[in-house]
Order: sequence, then C-alpha cells, then structure tokens
Amino acid sequence: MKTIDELLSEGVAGKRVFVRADLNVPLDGTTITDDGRIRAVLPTVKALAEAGARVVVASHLGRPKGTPDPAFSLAPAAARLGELLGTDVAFATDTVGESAQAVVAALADGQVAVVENLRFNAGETSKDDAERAAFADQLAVLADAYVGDGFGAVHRKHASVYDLPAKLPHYAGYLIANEVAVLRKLTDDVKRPYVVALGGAKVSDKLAVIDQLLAKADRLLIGGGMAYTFLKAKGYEVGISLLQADQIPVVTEYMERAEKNGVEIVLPVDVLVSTEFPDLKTKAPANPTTVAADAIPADQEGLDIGPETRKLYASKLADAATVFWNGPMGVFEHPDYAEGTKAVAQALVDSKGFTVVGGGDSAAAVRTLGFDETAFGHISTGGGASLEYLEGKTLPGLAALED
Ligand SMILES: Nc1ncnc2c1ncn2[C@@H]1O[C@H](COP(=O)(O)OP(=O)(O)O)[C@@H](O)[C@H]1O
Ligand SMILES: O=C(OP(=O)(O)O)[C@H](O)COP(=O)(O)O
Repeated sequence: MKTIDELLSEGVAGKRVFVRADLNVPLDGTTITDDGRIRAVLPTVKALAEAGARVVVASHLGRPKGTPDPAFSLAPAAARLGELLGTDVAFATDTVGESAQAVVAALADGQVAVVENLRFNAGETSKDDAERAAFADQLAVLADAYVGDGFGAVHRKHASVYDLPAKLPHYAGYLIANEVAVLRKLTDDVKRPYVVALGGAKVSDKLAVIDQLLAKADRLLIGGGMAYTFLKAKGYEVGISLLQADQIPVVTEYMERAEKNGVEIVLPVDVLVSTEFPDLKTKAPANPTTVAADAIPADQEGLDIGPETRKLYASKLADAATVFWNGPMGVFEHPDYAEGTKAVAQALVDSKGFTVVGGGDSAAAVRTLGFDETAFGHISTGGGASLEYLEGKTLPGLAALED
C-alpha cells in the first residue's frame, strides 16, 4: 500500500487530491456535538495543503436515501474543518457535476474544498457495480490523485471507497495507516484474556461480526441495542426494545457455540426501561424504571443496562489483558441513560490491559461524558470498520488502496 508520504515525495503542488474522509459526526441540528472525526483527518489535509495540493475532501454523513436531504448536509462539517485548519474552506453544494467542478477549479494551490454528502447520490452506495462505477467516474474528474483516509467507512463497498481509487493513483492517508497499525496488535498474538464489549444501535451489522469473534475472544459483553435480540433468543419478553427478530436463530446458534467452545457471552441482568424514547433535544427527565432482564414489560423499551449489569460488566473487564469496545451500552446522549456507557468506559480506564474503543458514537460518548482520551490505549474512528478488521476480513476500502 502506498502512503501519502510517497505522494508528497512525488510532489503535489498544483495537483488536485481527493481525500475520502469520514466526517460522519454526530449533529444536534446543525451543531456538531463531537468533532473527533474531523480532527482525525487534519494531519492528512494539512500535509497536502501545506505541500501546495488543491485538496478536495469528500465524505458521507448519516444515511440519507441517495438523494439530497438538508438534515444530512456536510456544510457544518466543512465549516468546522475550516475553523480547525484556520483557513477558509470552500463548500460545493453538489457532490459532483458542473457546480462541484467549478468550486474545485477555483481552488488555488494549498486551498481546501469540501463537496456535499456523497450519499446524496444513489450511485455511492449502490449494489450495482455499473451504477457505482458511473458515480466514481463523476468523482474522478474532480481529482488527479486519491487519498483514502475515511477509516470509519473502509468496510463499505461504496463508490468513493472502493471504485474511485481504482481510477486514480491512490494512497493511504495518515489516519488509515495509524488505525491499521494499532488494530494489527489485536489480530497478531493478542494478549489474553481478550474481552470484547458490544453495544450500540447498528444491530444487524454488528451481530454478523460475532460469528468470527467467537473464535478469537475469550469473553463477549453484550449491551446497548444489541442485547435485546439475545434476551429474546433466551425466551425473554423484550417489549418494544430494539430487536433484530430475523437474527434470533443466528444468535441462538452463537450462544450454543460459545458454550461449546468455552467463550463466555455475558448478557444484561437488569435494564432501564421506559414507555418512550427520551427527548435528546430538551433532555427532559425520562424517569426510567429498573427491571430484571427477564421482566421487561410488553409496552416498554430497554434503553440502558441497569446498575447490577454495570457492576457485572466492570468485574468482567477487570482481569482483561486486551479489551475492544464498540457501541454505547445505552442511549448515552440522554443523562438518564448514560450510566451504563460511563461504567464500561470507567472499567476500561481502570484496566491494566490494552484498551481500544471503536466507533463514531462510542468515541463521541467517551469524550462527551468527560473521559480523558489518553486514559485509553486507542480510540478508533471506526466501529463497524474496526470490528470487521478484527474479524480478519478483507475490507473493500483497504484492498482498494493496495498497489
Ligand atoms: N438500548 C438502546 N436502544 C436504542 N438505541 C441505543 C440503545 N443503546 C444504545 N443506543 C444508541 O446506539 C447509538 C450508537 O450506535 P452505533 O452507531 O452502533 O455505535 P458506534 O457509532 O459507536 O459504532 C447511540 O446513538 C445510542 O443512543
Ligand atoms: O459511523 C460510522 O460507523 P460506526 O457507527 O460503525 O463507527 C461510519 O461513518 C460508517 O457509517 P455507516 O455505518 O452508515 O456506513
């Protein structure tokens, strides 16, 4: 894999360099609540701009449906990138086409532009190879070289991640190089006990990785929205909690295999429930109740792990030599449902082992809940990406950067 250093040594002054970043930051309206992913790509953007490149930054944000949706505009991220760089950053309100080309053509050497959300275009995420390739062709006219630095999206076979690099000289940026170097420590000769904690809301994606993790980890702690498919598979009522009903047989097989192979799967013993999802804008008191995991009322939703589970998970993390954690334990964005995530974060801080936190929201949770980033071994910008890397899979966005 060629790195950005090789591109810099080849000389980039006057060249248009496309940087595929992951600027998928959490937003409250148009306010960025955690800018970690923007900071993470700064070394790459700065190095290119300082060397005189005309830098074209592109990213997805959220999951719009292949058509423009102002709620998912990258404009706030472009503005924040400009603040962090201390320079004006141009913003193209289209991702491709004449107006985007005009914004790029107006860049002087060393200037930076951000183009609008890649996922406003159906070709970006299409499963149809030709449709993706056609969109990649439209992106390719914006640049002379490609730098892949959106680690959080390297597990996606998307046009800007997978198809575009094949059309341009391509290089890995500093963030991707660093993420891979650190995560490699969790695949080559991992120190045991190796404990993986999984939570969050992207349940279907992340249930799939357990298949491989069962052969690698010693213990799996399941929280967040992930937990309810397991509890349901055990025959418990989960009310209106997040549930991946079609995955119940899969999860049942995971639990059987874990038992057979001596891998511990630890599930919540109690949860915080409510009849409604909390208001994340007003943060009005949610007044949840704590119930045993096998006593969730039919009209209620599990929104955090309970106090006994917090203690249990802390004890299950205490002896770990290696910890990988992806996915908040609850709806941490509301203070009434943040304690589970705080407890797991604190257990990692207290751990003597090597600890890695991965995922846009998990990393944001750690920072917004007031933890010191340096108290963790590594905070990865990718959740699904790092999990799939740990599975040992070939990731489309990394394979595409190979020579
Ligand atoms: N029990 C739950 N029910 C619904 N959503 C949850 C629950 N627990 C956590 N979440 C939500 O999961 C989201 C993060 O999930 P995900 O995107 O999978 O994590 P990451 O970005 O760290 O990979 C958060 O916004 C959080 O509110
Ligand atoms: O937030 C992301 O992933 P993560 O929640 O697994 O960290 C990435 O930006 C990928 O987004 P996607 O899961 O919508 O493809």
